Amino acid sequence: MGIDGDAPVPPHRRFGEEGGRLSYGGYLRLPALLAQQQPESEAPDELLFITIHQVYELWFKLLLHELESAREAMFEGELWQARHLFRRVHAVEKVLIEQVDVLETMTPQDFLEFRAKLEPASGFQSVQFRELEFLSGLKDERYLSSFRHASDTELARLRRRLEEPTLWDAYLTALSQRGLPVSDDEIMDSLLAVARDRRSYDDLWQLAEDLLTHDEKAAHWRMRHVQMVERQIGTKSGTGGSTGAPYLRGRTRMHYFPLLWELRAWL
Ligand code: HEM
Ligand SMILES: N[C@@H](CC(=O)c1ccccc1NC=O)C(=O)O
Repeated sequence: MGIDGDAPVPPHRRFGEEGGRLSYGGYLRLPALLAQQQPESEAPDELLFITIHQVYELWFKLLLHELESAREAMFEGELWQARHLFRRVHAVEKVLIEQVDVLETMTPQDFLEFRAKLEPASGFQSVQFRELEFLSGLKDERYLSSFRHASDTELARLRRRLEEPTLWDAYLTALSQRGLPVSDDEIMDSLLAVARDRRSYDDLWQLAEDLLTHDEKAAHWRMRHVQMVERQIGTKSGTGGSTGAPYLRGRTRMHYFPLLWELRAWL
């Protein structure tokens, strides 16, 4: 019988199971996905800790995918497509920031029940996080040494990100396709020309604003993260071997696109 009590629906017409090939859990690989939460302790909050990090990594994967496409669109001069993708990127980044609230429901006492088991693991070792930074323009090859634990495939991915063009490189290409010079000496004048003549360059201006929002949201996440860290471990050093909050505070001053911030002073 169909769910509404009518005549049974032929198997090949059942929504979501056309031809009987797909099911919800099969399509989404849920048995494999839901088998990946394996706490190292009996502490009740470790499931939350693992879940939240796994969710972050899934979103990081999507962000890398969308940002690669946005970079491609900028290289091809399809600025409307890049802007469309940045809207999605920003929406995901908003979720990443707000998700900190969920982990902050854990008390420091409850975290301490399993923290020692985590050492020397740390978010410091997130390959995808560092890939996002490299792709966005914050390339720092010194971080490669913190990935000694990483697989050859992961290391190759990071090295590739260090070599390949950044979002900023793609934006510069979009500027030069419109006849604007992009050498180190001329770039600020070109950015100012875009800002001052929106009738001619509004698409380039809006795209620069999208890049700036991406930068701002990343900085916002770093702020939320370090506040959460101070709340959880105070002045203790990190499981990854850094000074902890002081190291992370230093990172909150980083910018992906420093010239877009500097531009404000010249307007
Ligand atoms: C109880 C919650 C958390 C604490 C106490 C914490 C603590 C820390 C500390 C101390 C560091 C510095 C590296 C070290 O020495 O360990 C760090 C780095 C990092 N954490 Fe967390 N973290 C927490 C949650 C998270 C979450 C949910 C994520 C999401 C993926 C995350 C991602 C990162 C990343 C990407 C870094 C490297 C940052 C950089 O190098 O700029 N952390 N964390
Ligand atoms: N670095 C954290 C531990 C931690 O938060 C963590 C440990 C393993 C995997 C991911 C983590 N998340 C962020 O650093 C600490 O020092 O307490």
